Amino acid sequence: MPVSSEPSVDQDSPPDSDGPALPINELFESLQGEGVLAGVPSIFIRTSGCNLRCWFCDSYHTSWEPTHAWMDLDEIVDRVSEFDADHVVLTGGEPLIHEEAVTLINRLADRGYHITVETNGTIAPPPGTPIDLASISPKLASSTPTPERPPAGGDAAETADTGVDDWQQRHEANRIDHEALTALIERFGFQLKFVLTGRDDLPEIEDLVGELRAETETEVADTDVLLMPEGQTREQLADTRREVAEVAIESGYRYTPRLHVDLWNDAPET
Ligand SMILES: C[S@@+](CC[C@H](N)C(=O)[O-])C[C@H]1O[C@@H](n2cnc3c(N)ncnc32)[C@H](O)[C@@H]1O
Ligand SMILES: Nc1nc2[nH]cc(C(=O)O)c2c(=O)[nH]1
Ligand code: SF4
Ligand SMILES: [Mg+2]
Repeated sequence: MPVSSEPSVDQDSPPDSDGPALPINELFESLQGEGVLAGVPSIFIRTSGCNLRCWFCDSYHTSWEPTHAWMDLDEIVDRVSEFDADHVVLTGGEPLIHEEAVTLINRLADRGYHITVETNGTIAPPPGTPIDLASISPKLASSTPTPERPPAGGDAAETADTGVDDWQQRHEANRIDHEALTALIERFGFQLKFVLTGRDDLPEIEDLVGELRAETETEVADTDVLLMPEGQTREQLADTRREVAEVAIESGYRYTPRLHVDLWNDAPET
C-alpha cells in the first residue's frame, strides 16, 4: 500500500519526535525502470515536495498536490531492510530539497546500499555524500506549465486551482542551475537523463550539454546523456518513443526506456 494512503497522510508538519524525519509519499520494491541501471531490482523511497512544477510530472502527488506521511529516518531504514534488493533509489518530488535526505543517504550507505538519487539538478549535496549515481534530469523549456499546458496528473477537480500562472514563471526561472549541475557532475557518478516531448527538444539539450562541457573538466561523454520519451501511460509513450529513439540514433546520445510504464503502466508502487 502506498504510504500516502495510510491514515497519517494529512500530517503537514513533522511529527513530534527527537530524530530527523522525511515526508514520504511511497516506499516500495520494483525494477529500476529508467537509465543506465534499468532492470536492476531496487527499493524506491519517494519523498514529497518539489521546487519545480513540470506539467507532465508523473508524480503529481509529490509536486502539484503533495501528500505524504512523515517517517523517522530509523523507520525508513527499517522498511528498506525488509526488502531483498541492495540498490536504493531516492526520488520524489525533489528529494534534495530536504536536508534530511543527506542524513538518510549516509545511513543507507553505512549499511552497504548502492544509492541512486533521482534529481532535477537544481540542488547539489555536499562533496563526499555517498551517492553512487546522481541521476540528473534537467528540465527543458517543454516542461514548463502554461495555461494551455496545465498539470497532466490528478483529476479535473484537483487540477482546477494549482496555481499554473504563478508556477509558469517560477518553474521557468529555476529549472536550470549551472552551478548545481556542474557540482553534481563533479562530485558524483552521474547520468544526464532528459525527458523529450519530441524532436524539437534536441537543440536545447545540445546547447546545455555543450555549456556544461565548457564549465567543468569532468568528462561528459555522449553516453552519459540519455534521452527518455515523455509519457505516463503506455498509450502516451507509444506516441513519443519512436521519435525519441530516432533522435538518439541521429545525435549519438543514449535512449532509455521507461520499463515500469511498459510493464505496469506506471501504477502506484511500480
Ligand atoms: C518524478 S521525477 C522525481 C525526481 C526529480 N524531481 C526529477 O524530476 O528528476 C523522476 C523521473 O521521472 C521523470 N519524469 C517525470 N514525469 C515524466 C513523464 N511524464 N514522462 C517521462 N519522464 C517523466 C523525471 O524527469 C525524472 O527523471
Ligand atoms: N520502476 C521505476 N523506476 C523508476 N526510476 C525512476 C523513477 C522515479 O520516479 O524517480 C522510477 C519509478 O517510479 N519506478
Ligand atoms: S522536477 Fe521532478 S518531481 Fe518536480 S515536477 Fe518535475 S518531474 Fe515532478
Ligand atoms: Mg517515476
